[in-house]
Amino acid sequence: MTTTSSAASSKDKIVIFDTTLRDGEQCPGASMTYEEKLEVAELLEDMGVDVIEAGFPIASQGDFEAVQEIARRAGDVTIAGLARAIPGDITRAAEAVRVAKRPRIHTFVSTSPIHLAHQMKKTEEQVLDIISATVAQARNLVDDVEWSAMDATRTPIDYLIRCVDAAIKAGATTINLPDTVGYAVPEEYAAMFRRIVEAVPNSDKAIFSTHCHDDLGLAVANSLAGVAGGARQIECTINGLGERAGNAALEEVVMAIRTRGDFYPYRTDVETPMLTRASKLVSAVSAFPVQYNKAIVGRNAFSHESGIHQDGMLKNAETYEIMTPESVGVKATSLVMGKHSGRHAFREKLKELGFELGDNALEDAFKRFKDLADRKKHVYDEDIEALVGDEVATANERIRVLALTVIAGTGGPAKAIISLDVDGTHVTKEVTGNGPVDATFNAIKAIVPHEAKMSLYQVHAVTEGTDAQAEVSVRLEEDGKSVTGRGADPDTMVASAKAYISAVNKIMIKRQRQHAQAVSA
Ligand SMILES: CC(=O)SCCNC(=O)CCNC(=O)[C@H](O)C(C)(C)COP(=O)(O)OP(=O)(O)OC[C@H]1O[C@@H](n2cnc3c(N)ncnc32)[C@H](O)[C@@H]1OP(=O)(O)O
Ligand SMILES: CC(C)C(=O)C(=O)O
Repeated sequence: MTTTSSAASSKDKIVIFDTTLRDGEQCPGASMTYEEKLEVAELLEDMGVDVIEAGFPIASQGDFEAVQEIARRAGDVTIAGLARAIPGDITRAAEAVRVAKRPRIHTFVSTSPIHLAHQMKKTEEQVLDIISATVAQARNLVDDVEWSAMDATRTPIDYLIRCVDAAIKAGATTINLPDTVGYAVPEEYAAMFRRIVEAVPNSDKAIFSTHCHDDLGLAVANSLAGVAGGARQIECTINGLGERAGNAALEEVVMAIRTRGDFYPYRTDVETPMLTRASKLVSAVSAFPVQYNKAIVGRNAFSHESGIHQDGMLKNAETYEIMTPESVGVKATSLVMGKHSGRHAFREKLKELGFELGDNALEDAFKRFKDLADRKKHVYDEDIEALVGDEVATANERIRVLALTVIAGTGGPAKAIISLDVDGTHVTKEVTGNGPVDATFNAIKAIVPHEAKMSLYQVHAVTEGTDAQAEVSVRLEEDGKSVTGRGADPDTMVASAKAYISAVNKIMIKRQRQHAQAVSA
C-alpha cells in the first residue's frame, strides 16, 4: 500500500481532485461510456491532476469495471472510488481501486440535521459510530482514505467538529467538507474551515478539502475561500459539470490560483495549456455544450468585438486580457468583426486578409462594413473579402445601384423598381419579368440598353445561415468577348443587380477602350 498523495508534502501545493467521472457524470444526461471514461481519465492524468475520482463502484457493474480499468492503467495519479458509509460499498470500492499505484477510498455520510432526520433516519450518536466504523474499515483496505461530511455546510459546527475528529481518529487522511447543496457563501465557508482546523485536535493529520456546488453560482468563489480557510485540496470538474447546477469548474479554480498568485500564494500541478482540450473532450463525451461566455474555456473567453477593446488589444494585449490565450491552450486572441468594431481593428483585419486600401477607400469600405454589420448577425472574413472586393471593383464604375424594390410571389409577374446612377444622373424604371431576377435584370436593361447575352448567373452563400451574404456572378458576352461581374449583399436581389451592373460597367469600359484604340489608330 502507498501513503497519501505526494501532493500533500508541500504547504503551498493545492491538490486538484477531479470528479468529472463521478459527480460530473451525475449530471442528468451526461453519462459516459466505458471507453469515453478511459479517454477522459487518460487526459486528466496527462494534464497533471492529483486525484481522479473515477466513479462510484457500487452503483453498477459498468461503473465498477470503468473504475477498475482506470485504476489499472493509472500511473502516479491517485484513483479514488466513492462509497457510502456502508460496508458493502467500501469493499466494492476497495476491489475497484486497489490495482492502482495510488488507490483511495472516498467514503461519505450525511451530517446535517435535515439529512439525519429524513434521509439517514439516524441520530447524531449513531452517525458518529458509523463514521468511526466505516473509516476504520476503509483504512484497513487502503492507506489513503478520504471522508466527507455530506451537507457539511448545513451542519451545526460543534457536531461537525466531533464528526471530523472521529474520522481522523479512525484513520481518514483527507477530510472533505462539501457544500453539497450550494448553500454557503464564501466568508462563511472560509470561517467553517478555520474553525474546524483550529478545534479538531488532530487536524494536522489530514488534508482538508473543498467540494462546492454551484446552485448560487458561488462554487469557485467558495472553493477559493475554503483554501483561504485552510483547505489544501479542491474537488472540481471539467466545465463545472455536475449534479444540478454543477460543481466548481476545474479550469476556473486552477486559472484563478495561477493568475492571482499575488492573492493566493499557492500552486497546482495542472498543465494549463491542456485545459481547452480537456474542456472540448468532456463537452463532446458528455454531450454538454460549453456556453460561449464561460470563463476560461468558452468560445468568447479570448474574443473581442468592441472597437475600444480591439484598439487596446492591438496596442497591448494586457489592456483587456488578464491571461494569455496560450496559457489555456487557445492559439490566439480573436478580434471578431461586428457592429461594435472600430477602424483600427477593421484596418488590421483587411491587412490580415491581404487588402491594402488608401485612406478614402478604407473609410468607404468601413462605412459599408458598418452597414452590413447592422443588418447581419455574424460578419465573417469571407463577408469582408466580398465587401472589399466589391468596393475595389466598383471604384471606377459609371453605373451604380441607388435603390431596388422587387415585388414577387404567386400573384402574377414579378415587378422590379430600380434607381440607378448613370454617369451622375439618377434614373428610375419599373419593369416586370418572369420572376424577381428577370424583372431586376429587365429593369437594368431598360435603363442601360445593350445587346450582350447572359451566359452565366450564379449565386452562392458566402457563409452559413439565412442571414448570410449572397455572392452573385453574372457573365455577359458581346462581340465574342465575355466579362464577369460580381456583387455581394445579404439581399440576393441587390447582390444580383450589383453583379449585373458590374458586368455592364466592364462592357462599357471595354467599349471605351476599343473606341480609344480605334481613334488613336
Ligand atoms: C452528494 C452526492 O453526490 S452523493 C452521491 C450520489 N450519487 C449517486 O447516488 C449515484 C449512484 N447511486 C446509485 O447507483 C444508487 O443510488 C445506489 C446503488 C448507491 C443505491 O441504490 P439503492 O440501494 O437502490 O438505494 P437508493 O438510491 O434508492 O437510496 C439510497 C439509500 O442509501 C442511503 N444513503 C445515502 N447516502 C448514504 C451514505 N452516505 N451512507 C449510508 N447510506 C446512505 C439512503 O438513506 C438510502 O437508504 P435506504 O434504502 O435505507 O432508505
Ligand atoms: C459525496 C460528496 C462528496 C458529494 O458529492 C457532495 O456532498 O456533494
